[in-house]
Amino acid sequence: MIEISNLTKKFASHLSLDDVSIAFNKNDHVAIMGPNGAGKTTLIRSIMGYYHPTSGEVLIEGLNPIKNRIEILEKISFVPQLPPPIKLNLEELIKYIEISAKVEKELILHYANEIKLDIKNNLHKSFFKLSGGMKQKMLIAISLAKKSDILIYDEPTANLDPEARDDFFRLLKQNEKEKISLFVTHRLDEVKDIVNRQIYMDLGKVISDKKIKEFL
Ligand SMILES: Nc1ncnc2c1ncn2[C@@H]1O[C@H](COP(=O)(O)OP(=O)(O)OP(=O)(O)O)[C@@H](O)[C@H]1O
Repeated sequence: MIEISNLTKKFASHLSLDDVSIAFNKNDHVAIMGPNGAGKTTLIRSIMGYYHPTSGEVLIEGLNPIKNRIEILEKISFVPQLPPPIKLNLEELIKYIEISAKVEKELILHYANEIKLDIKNNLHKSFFKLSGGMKQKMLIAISLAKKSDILIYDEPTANLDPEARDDFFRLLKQNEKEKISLFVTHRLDEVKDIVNRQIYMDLGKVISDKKIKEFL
């Protein structure tokens, strides 16, 4: 469970999160929406312990994500909007993930295959030289293989072609049970088949929070 209580985050005098209280439970699959600058990314980053709150707190299974950073990051799979500039080639990257996050190589290859990313022919290519869509596919394959309790995707389908988007949603649906998934998105229609709750933020506040269908 993710419990956010009276969370306020200020950057200098700018209020990015304004007294936000919200909880996410197992089997909540949530579209987080709202205009540019609404505070969506700040909320996600606060959950992952990137920011010290100005006031209020975040607890994940009772743990503070700043004090228990390593434990919390083990529980979370996160795919950012802009893939990081990783210089490792795919073979090295898979090995690194296998050792550092204890993710099974075979599972990464399985999900990459399911999302039609040709790893074999790109094993010696640097991650940062892949196309935008290929990078996103690789990060999605790792996020699914990690078998985390919490999945966070920031505009995950922005670079995917329609077939890859369908593959991603099919794999997520198979993978969602007993988990929390959060999707930062500007297009509800893109995620409507995989979410059951929609929150809308503006000016650092949660403006609306509604269940949009029964649990999947
Ligand atoms: N590290 C930072 N330093 C200073 N200001 C920041 C920082 N991160 C976010 N902000 C400010 O906080 C506000 C909320 O930003 P945030 O990135 O959370 O919005 P968002 O809802 O994710 O927007 P978008 O849809 O454009 O991604 C913005 O005004 C932004 O400029």
